Amino acid sequence: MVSIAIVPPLSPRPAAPVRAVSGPLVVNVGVVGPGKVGSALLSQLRLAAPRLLRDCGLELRVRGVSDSRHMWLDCDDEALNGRTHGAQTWRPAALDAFAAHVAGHHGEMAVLADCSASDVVADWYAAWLAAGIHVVTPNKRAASGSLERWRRIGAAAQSSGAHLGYEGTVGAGLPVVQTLRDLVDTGDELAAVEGMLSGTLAWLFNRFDGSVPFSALVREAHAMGYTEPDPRDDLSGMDVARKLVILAREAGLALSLDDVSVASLIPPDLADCSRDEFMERLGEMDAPMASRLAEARQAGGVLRHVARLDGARASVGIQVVEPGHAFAHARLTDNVVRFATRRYCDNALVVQGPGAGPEVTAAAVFADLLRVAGAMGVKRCAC
Ligand SMILES: NC(=O)c1ccc[n+]([C@@H]2O[C@H](COP(=O)([O-])OP(=O)(O)OC[C@H]3O[C@@H](n4cnc5c(N)ncnc54)[C@H](O)[C@@H]3O)[C@@H](O)[C@H]2O)c1
Ligand SMILES: N[C@@H](CCO)C(=O)O
Repeated sequence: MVSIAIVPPLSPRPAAPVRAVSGPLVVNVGVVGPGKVGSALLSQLRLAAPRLLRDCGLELRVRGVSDSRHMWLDCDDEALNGRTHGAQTWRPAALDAFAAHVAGHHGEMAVLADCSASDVVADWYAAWLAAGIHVVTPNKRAASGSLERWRRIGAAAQSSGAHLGYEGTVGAGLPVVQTLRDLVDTGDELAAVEGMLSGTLAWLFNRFDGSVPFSALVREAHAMGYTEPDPRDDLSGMDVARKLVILAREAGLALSLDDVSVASLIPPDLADCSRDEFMERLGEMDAPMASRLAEARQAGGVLRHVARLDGARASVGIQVVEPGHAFAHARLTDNVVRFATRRYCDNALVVQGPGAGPEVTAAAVFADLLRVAGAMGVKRCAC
């Protein structure tokens, strides 16, 4: 086994300064969670690195990858991507040592990309940001978790000047968070949000016509990387509730998950078992879902999973929409997010497109990383 020097602990320091005029801007990157999104991100980083160095003077250096048990530090990508468990260079995971390793290059930027769905990782954001390490993530836990932790994270970023990017938390690669932020920052006011915020549920209800059992479709969505690590997060509506909380907070509302009325699709018997047991017993959802489909057809409509935020009232659940409704015409994993604001009052501003999948989500994380680099002085225009 290759020995790796023990890295010093994190200490508070300001985010790396804007680069000097000569030489590339070096960004040291650590990827936490080399699952579907994390692996896609590693591939995208590897592919884009030569062009970014050549055209933008940005040098991306992947310094390490950590899952919940192992971390790989400064080895080549084949080993880093987590698929090579026989790699010589792994050591037991420790996120403090991991962050210190990625950030341990004086005067250079460090960015941690959290591609887990873990609260344990989100608990580290405030310390990382306070230490001047930028964080980019599609993990919804921080932005939709306890308000106390969220405020601590914001204060840490404020104090050091480090950035937190979380565009991928809502709508995967779609510009949803940034669109809302731009509206609010330019003086608009959010009146309501209505939409389909789950790629998985959109895909399931687009496909569910009774010819294939609902459980088989859930397994397919899981295999394609659309679902959360535990598909119950999608089917319970909690993943969508998290997205609604993120949007509400972006608009200045101190909303929490407890404030969202969530109608779950999970039979009570399956709510608390292990994920593996749930996947084995998925067939128990088939009969209740077939009944819902029959009811929707009898009413002359189609099933869609809809989220609403109106003032501080937030709700998430399945509903029957008329065949002519815009939500009935969304395709595949399409998310639809309709922002009604003071400016967009006669006709809502709509963001629509694929809302799940490792590639598009990884691209949102990557774009957040590039925005951080842009804020630090990298030229990103095409002129
Ligand atoms: N898949 C999508 O379409 C999509 C879209 C938008 C957002 N997201 C978000 O992206 C994240 C990743 O999704 P995924 O589909 O890649 O899931 P995944 O299950 O494939 O990967 C999760 C990874 O996180 C790692 N992990 C778990 N706990 C950890 C810990 N404590 N420390 C370090 N690593 C840990 C796991 O080992 C795994 O490698 C989730 O937060 C999800 O909500 C996913
Ligand atoms: N599982 C989520 C991923 C995107 O957050 C969805 O299907 O929408």
